Amino acid sequence: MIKSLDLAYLKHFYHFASRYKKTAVIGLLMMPISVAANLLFPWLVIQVIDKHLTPGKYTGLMTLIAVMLVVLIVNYIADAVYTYCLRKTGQKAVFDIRMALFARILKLPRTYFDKTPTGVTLSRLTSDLEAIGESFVLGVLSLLKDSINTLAVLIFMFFINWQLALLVLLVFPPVLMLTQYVRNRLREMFAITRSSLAKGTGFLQECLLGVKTVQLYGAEEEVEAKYHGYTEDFLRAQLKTNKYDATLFSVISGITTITIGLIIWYGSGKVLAGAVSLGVLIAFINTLEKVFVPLRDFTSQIAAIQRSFAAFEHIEELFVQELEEEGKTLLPAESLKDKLANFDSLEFKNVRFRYNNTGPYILHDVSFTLNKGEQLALVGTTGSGKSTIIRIMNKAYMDYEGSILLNGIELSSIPKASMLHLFSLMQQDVFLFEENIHFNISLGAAQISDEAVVDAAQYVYAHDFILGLPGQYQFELKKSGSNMSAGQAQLISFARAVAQGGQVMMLDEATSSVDSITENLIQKAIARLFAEKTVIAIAHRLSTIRHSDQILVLNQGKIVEQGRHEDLLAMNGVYSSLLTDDDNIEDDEGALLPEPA
Ligand SMILES: Nc1ncnc2c1ncn2[C@@H]1O[C@H](COP(=O)(O)OP(=O)(O)OP(=O)(O)O)[C@@H](O)[C@H]1O
Repeated sequence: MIKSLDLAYLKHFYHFASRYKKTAVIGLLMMPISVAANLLFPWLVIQVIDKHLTPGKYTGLMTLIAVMLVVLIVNYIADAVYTYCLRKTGQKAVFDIRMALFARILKLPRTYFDKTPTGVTLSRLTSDLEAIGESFVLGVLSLLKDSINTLAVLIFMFFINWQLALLVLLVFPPVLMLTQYVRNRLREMFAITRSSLAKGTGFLQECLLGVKTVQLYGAEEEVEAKYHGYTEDFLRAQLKTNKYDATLFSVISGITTITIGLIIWYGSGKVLAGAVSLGVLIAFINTLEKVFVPLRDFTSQIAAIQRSFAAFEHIEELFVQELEEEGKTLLPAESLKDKLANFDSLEFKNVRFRYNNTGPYILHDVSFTLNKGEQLALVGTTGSGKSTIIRIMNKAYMDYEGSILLNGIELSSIPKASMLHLFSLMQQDVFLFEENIHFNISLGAAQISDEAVVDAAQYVYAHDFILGLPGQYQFELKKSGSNMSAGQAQLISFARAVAQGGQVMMLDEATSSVDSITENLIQKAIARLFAEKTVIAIAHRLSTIRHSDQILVLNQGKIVEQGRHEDLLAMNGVYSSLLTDDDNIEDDEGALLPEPA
């Protein structure tokens, strides 16, 4: 039986396929033509054998044979149009599902990506959708056509000889019971194969991304053993699937052959007794193929459909994932347009935050204010919550406690799209796309002109090194920017943040060390930003933060000290201990803040 969940999947698929109703209807209209041709042919066989294959009765034989030829051709054409139109509908529907799914994935909250391995999401868009395209669309098409044809042929059989038709029907119950049993087993196996495949793909993706680390630490064998585990689960489930499939196939083939034997034995007796004409018996044997071949194929069609239901289940899981801003009470964007046209202030009031409902609090009662034109620096040991503050400000995570006011409006009630223009973020982890430098700075945004791209690069002192590259701004980056040095990558990421044109620059300074020339450029660019813009910066270098209007010192998610560089030094507390750990801080403007473990 089809489960109610399966029906829900079918409904969802229908929702996408119904956009191509016209093509589907043309395909479906071919069905009665194909069925009629399928029945007409054996009837013509009877006419030829019983009425024209007797010496002296040749008149009309050639006409009949010509009609048979036409019927055959019509049958093939109808079948071809049916398959083409319905496949096209299916393929277009799968294309739309793929796009809808991708658009949805792009809007999923960070928490989804935190807990879901990339490979799992990837396999939803690839192998699961492929299973729907291949198994479901083709499986359903064949099943639909074969069922209707089988039914029509059975009726036809009853019409020409009900005793022989009854004999054929005897075979149906055991075949159906067997099919039902195997169908359930197959479904379990397909669920296992799909989930082990997704896990394996997830692991594989991670390994390939981290292959350099694996090689560097000689961890190949451990990684291989782990992958072996995932692949073995997949293989085991596949082998079981094969076993059920093959058994079913051969049992049904056996039953079919026996039935054909029975029909020949019983039917020929009837022919000899004159109760059945020879034409009817030959047509019957000829038509039996049309019942038993689909009956045998039902099982593999059902197996294909089962496979696709396991894939539907996975895809449905993605469709029901809550989107980033779903279920949140947001103010209408129109009402915020004027209030958020320019940045005035950002105020944190006793903000508490944790990444998930059961995890520990990462921020505790964090309070501070950033006004237009000010520079705020966040310092603290690694893991103290600095990046978390920036992520919350960007609405990458939304469920904070306490209050965050942007221009006096509660951040949680502001739609993300209404505030994105105010902030530009330079991320700690530089991500470069496999595109040219121009794209990597503008990210393809239409409102960022070519001049703006060059201006941004000049602003962060990246222009000169870009001019030195072959093709300059058209220079193509390799995967993850592997043909850029760490410093160049940072400069591009910096230019990207400036090009976005936000009024508040958020700077999550990278800790990776770069050559001293690039380092100087980065520092000069940061100093320029500090002098000219509203900035909130996580900085690891003394020179970057010493002129900030306000420095927040974080320790385990709490602000333990707050003030200007000189005031904090005078306190002789955590801030100065962070600094005094580093030699010559007073003399060395570029000294690194220590990063205690
Ligand atoms: N997505 C996440 N899910 C759960 N915990 C997280 C997540 N991201 C960060 N954390 C935890 O939150 C804490 C603060 O992390 P955060 O990245 O804000 O630190 P940080 O001060 O910016 O550190 P660093 O200077 O090393 O970048 C850490 O204990 C970290 O393990």
